[in-house]
Amino acid sequence: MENLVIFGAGGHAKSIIDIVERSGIWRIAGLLDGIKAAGTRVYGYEILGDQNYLAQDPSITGVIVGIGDNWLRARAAEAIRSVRSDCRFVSAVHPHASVAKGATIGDGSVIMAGAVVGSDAVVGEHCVLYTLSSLDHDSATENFVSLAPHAATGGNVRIGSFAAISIGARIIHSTSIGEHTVIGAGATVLTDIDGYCIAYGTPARVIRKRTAGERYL
Ligand SMILES: CC(=O)SCCNC(=O)CCNC(=O)[C@H](O)C(C)(C)COP(=O)(O)OP(=O)(O)OC[C@H]1O[C@@H](n2cnc3c(N)ncnc32)[C@H](O)[C@@H]1OP(=O)(O)O
Repeated sequence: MENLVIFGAGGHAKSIIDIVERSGIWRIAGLLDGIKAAGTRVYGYEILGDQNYLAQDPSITGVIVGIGDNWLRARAAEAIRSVRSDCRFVSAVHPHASVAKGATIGDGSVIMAGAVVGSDAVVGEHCVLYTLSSLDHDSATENFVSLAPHAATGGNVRIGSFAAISIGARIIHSTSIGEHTVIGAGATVLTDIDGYCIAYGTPARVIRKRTAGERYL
């Protein structure tokens, strides 16, 4: 079994530890974190240091970024890549997720328990499909997208990079969500939503613009 590390040591990283352990494909060598001190343990796994630790341990061949915020996840992936360009970003799919025929999951993406990826759907790189979320047939996300718990799309939906579909939001079939847009909790999206917006409500309306990297969690 090859060694991987998870970057992050919070709640999202704990969920990823659970998925990697259940999948039995990779051995978790430890965690990396830029904030919590080296030596701290989470579920018995030691924080080995920050991303610079990778330079001194060639036995680690895989990384998953365990940070929930889409923008911060991208910054961490960039920092890791600058230290070890040969390290592989690994995807993790919970054994109780469902990935249909023809669907693809990008490197570094995490698919949690009960999540459904429909037929011929495309999940980009470093995305997160949280518990019981669903990306239905022929839909596609770009990179660094998240579907929070119970978020769901109809078929043929397009979701731009860094967009966050919040908890319980619904997006009807054949619509598009622009890059860096946040669809608020419980929203029902019936029309295309532009990039760089916060939209919520039923039906969802654009409430205001947002900038790349603005906190939403
Ligand atoms: C495993 C996990 O934890 S995954 C993460 C799960 N978490 C989520 O999905 C969080 C999603 N976050 C949201 O939906 C947030 O409400 C956001 C990002 C949309 C907030 O957007 P903001 O513009 O910053 O809203 P803000 O908090 O300032 O609230 C402004 C007003 O909008 C209302 N509002 C905020 N979000 C919503 C919403 N989703 N639906 C309806 N009204 C809302 C607020 O109640 C507030 O109303 P008020 O002015 O009458 O008091």
